Amino acid sequence: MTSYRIPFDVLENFSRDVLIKIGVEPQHAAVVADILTESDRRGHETHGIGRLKPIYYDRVKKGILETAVKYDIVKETSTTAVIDAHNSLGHPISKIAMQMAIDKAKQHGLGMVVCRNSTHYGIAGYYTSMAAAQGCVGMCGTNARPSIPPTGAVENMLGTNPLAFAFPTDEDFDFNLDCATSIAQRGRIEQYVRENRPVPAGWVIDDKGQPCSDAQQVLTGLTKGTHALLPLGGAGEELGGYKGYGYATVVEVLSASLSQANFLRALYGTKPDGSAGPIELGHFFFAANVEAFTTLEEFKKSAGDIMRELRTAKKAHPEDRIYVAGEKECEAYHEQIKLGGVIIEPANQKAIDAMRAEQGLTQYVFPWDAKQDVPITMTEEKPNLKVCKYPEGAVQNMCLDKSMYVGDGCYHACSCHVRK
Ligand SMILES: NC(=O)c1ccc[n+]([C@@H]2O[C@H](COP(=O)([O-])OP(=O)(O)OC[C@H]3O[C@@H](n4cnc5c(N)ncnc54)[C@H](O)[C@@H]3O)[C@@H](O)[C@H]2O)c1
Ligand SMILES: O=C(O)C[C@H](O)C(=O)O
Repeated sequence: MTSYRIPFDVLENFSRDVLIKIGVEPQHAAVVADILTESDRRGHETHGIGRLKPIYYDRVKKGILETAVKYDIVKETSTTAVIDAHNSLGHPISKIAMQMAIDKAKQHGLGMVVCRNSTHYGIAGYYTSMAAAQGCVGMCGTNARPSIPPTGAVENMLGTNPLAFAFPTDEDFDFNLDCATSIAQRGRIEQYVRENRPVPAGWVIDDKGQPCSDAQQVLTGLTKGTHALLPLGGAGEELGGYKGYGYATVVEVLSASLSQANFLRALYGTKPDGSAGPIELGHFFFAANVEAFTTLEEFKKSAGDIMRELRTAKKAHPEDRIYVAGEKECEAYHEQIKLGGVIIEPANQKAIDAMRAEQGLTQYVFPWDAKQDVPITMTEEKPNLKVCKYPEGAVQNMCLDKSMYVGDGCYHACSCHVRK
C-alpha cells in the first residue's frame, strides 16, 4: 500500500471534527487537533495525528476519558497553582496551565502550575514553546504509563516521562529540548510495529534482562509488564543509565508529588478485572520571565551566541552537522509546510477511515479513496522544474517527494502521479 502526503489543514480539520462528533467542545477539540498536527509539523510524527486513534478516540469511546474539559483550581498563590483536571483531555488543560504559569511569571518573575487527574498531553515541547514565544524560559514534564525500569531492575515502573526546556534566542528558532527520559518512547515502538521493523539493540529489556527486537512483542510486553524501555544511558551503570533513571524520577516526583497525582504502577490503566481503565496523570509547567533577570535582547543574544559557538566545534568528519535542540523541528516545520503536509502511512489511513466511517464524516476525501491513476498535464517545463496541473476531480496532492504544492497543481523536479 502507498503512503500519501495530506495537507495539514485537512488533517487538523478532520481531527477536530472527529473529536467534536464524539462529544468534545469545539474550542477544546480545536486545541487537541492543533497540538496533534503541530507534532507532525515539527517532525514528531510518533505523537501526531497517528495517535488520535488508538489513544484519544478509543479512550473516549471506551468511556475511560472524559469529553467535557472541566477543571478546578484547588490551590493558588501569586506564583503557583494546583489544578484538578478530572480525567479531562490533557492538551487543553495543559495549554491553560502553561498560560497560567506564564502570566504569573510575567507579573511576579516566576510561575509554576501543576495538574492532577489529567491525561496524556502529547508533545511536551508545545507548552514550552508557548513560554519561549512570550519571552520566558519554559520547562515542563509529565508522568505516563509504566515503561522505564529503575537501574538494576527489569520491571517497568516509570513513564517515558518527557522533560522539555525552551527559551528564546536571536536565531530564527527558539531553543527547545523536548524528549523522553527513555532512549525510545512508546510512540516510537508503535511506529516500528506499523513499519514492521526490528527494535534496535539497547532500547529494550525483557523480564530476564535480555534484549528484545520484536516490536509487537515489546509493545504488548510494555502493557503486560514483561518488557521495559531503557532510560537514557541504557542498561546498568556503565553508560550512565542511572542518570536517565534519575531524570525520569525527577519528572515523576514533580508531576505527582506537588499536585498529589497518581504515580508509577497506579498508571497501568487496568482495572482489577483486567479491562482498560482511566490513566490519570500529573504534569508540571514552569515559566521564568527573562526580563526579571536581564533584558530579553541581551538574553537572546547570549543564548544565540552559545548556539553559534557550539556549531564551531571541531568535527570528526567535515560532512557532519552540529545541531542545537529545536533546530531540526524548525527545519522540519518549514520543509513540511513547503511540501504541503504530512505523510500518512497505510496503518494510519486505516485508522482515519475507521473514524470517518464511524462518525459519518464523508465530506473528507483522501487520496487513498481514489480508484485509478490519471495522467497529469505539464503546463511548463524548465530544467529541473515542471509545473503541472492536476486533472479535474483529482484527489488531493499526492506528490511524495520534494515538491511545492500550489492549490490544484505542484511545482516539482520529479515525477508524481495523481489519482481520481
Ligand atoms: N506525553 C508523553 O507522555 C510523552 C512521553 C514521551 C515523549 N513524548 C514526546 O515525544 C516526542 C519525541 O520524544 P523523543 O524522546 O523521541 O525525542 P527525540 O529523541 O526525537 O529528541 C528530540 C529532541 O532532541 C533534539 N535533537 C535531535 N537531534 C539532535 C541533535 N543532533 N543535536 C541536538 N539536538 C537534537 C530535538 O531538537 C528535540 O529537542 C517529544 O515531543 C516528547 O515530548 C511525550
Ligand atoms: O504512550 C505513553 O503513554 C507515553 C508517551 O506518549 C510515549 O510514547 O511513551
